[in-house]
Amino acid sequence: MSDLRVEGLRKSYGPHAPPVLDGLDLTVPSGALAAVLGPSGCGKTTLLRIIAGFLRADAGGVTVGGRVLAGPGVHLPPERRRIGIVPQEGALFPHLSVARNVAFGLSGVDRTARRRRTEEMLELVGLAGYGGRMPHELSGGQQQRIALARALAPRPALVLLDEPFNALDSALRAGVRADVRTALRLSGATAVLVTHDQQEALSTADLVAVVREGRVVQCDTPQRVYARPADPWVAGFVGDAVLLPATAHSGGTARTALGTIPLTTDPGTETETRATATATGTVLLRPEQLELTDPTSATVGGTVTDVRFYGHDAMVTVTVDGLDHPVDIRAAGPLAVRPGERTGIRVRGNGVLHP
Ligand SMILES: Nc1ncnc2c1ncn2[C@@H]1O[C@H](COP(=O)(O)OP(=O)(O)OP(=O)(O)O)[C@@H](O)[C@H]1O
Repeated sequence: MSDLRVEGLRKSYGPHAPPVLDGLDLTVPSGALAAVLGPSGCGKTTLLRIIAGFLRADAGGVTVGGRVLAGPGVHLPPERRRIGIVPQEGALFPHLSVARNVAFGLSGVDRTARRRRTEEMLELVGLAGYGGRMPHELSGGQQQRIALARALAPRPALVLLDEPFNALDSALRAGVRADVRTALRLSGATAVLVTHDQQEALSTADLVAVVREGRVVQCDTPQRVYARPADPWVAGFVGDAVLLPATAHSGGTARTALGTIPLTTDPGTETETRATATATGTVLLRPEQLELTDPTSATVGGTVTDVRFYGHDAMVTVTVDGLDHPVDIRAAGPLAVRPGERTGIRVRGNGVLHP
């Protein structure tokens, strides 16, 4: 077992500086890949550096598999933490072959075992047979996979990935992400991926921890973070959001400018209580829940102000009658609307009510 527990981390860079980490808690179960997602400057790198042992926290603790790495009176040096790191741009040793890069952390292991482990790791990242190459003979994506193989070779208790796909162009990124995720799964390692890219976090991780101003504001599966964001800020940060002023009714519906919308509730949770008791609030929908309809027969209508075509779908911005801000509608398939035209709008599925 090598679950990660981060509790109450606090860090300021200087006695009069504001806190960068402000009581941050994070739990990652053994073998899971968690993405730490947050805007620039929210403290992601600071968190990673404290977990790795490059930086001391002012307060709080870090344990992996029950072993205290940092806490009151404890600060294990980085080399004793059993943590593998995949930095932003691979940072392979340029003068060492791929095999020697991968074997770098395997000191104290005999030659045969070292060779076997290196080959195992190259196979794990899908680069068996590349051991004799030099780093400059690899593509950017291959370099990142070798950096992962190097991090995993000594069987670390935890792997930290610091925005590892940033330097890759977008066409390559999705493939390398998938390869890295597969290799991490097969290795069984617990891992933390730091990113400011929402799509990367949602598509790659088992858990997404959204960080704002030095705290985790929500930590949940990608599906729940997207469908049940903790607040309107998280909703807008992890995806496109349609936020509507609403009046909630006791029957689990809310009246909005887009009509009466059924609300999602978790039985027995605080949310249900809120959904039934709150008089006013904000209802969240996603643009794919809105549908363009024939304006002549629609009960809710608006005027198209913009259309952005993305190939697989399009985003249509509509000024809705009775609403003071426009909404975005994700439309799949061939588009029949243009800016200036009238459209009807229909809502599919449930909304989430925030007080
Ligand atoms: N060594 C330092 N000395 C002083 N301030 C620092 C130092 N390192 C980081 N900071 C400040 O701490 C805050 C958080 O920085 P951090 O690098 O942890 O954020 P981040 O979420 O990783 O941002 P990014 O996504 O831009 O890398 C920022 O305001 C930054 O300016």
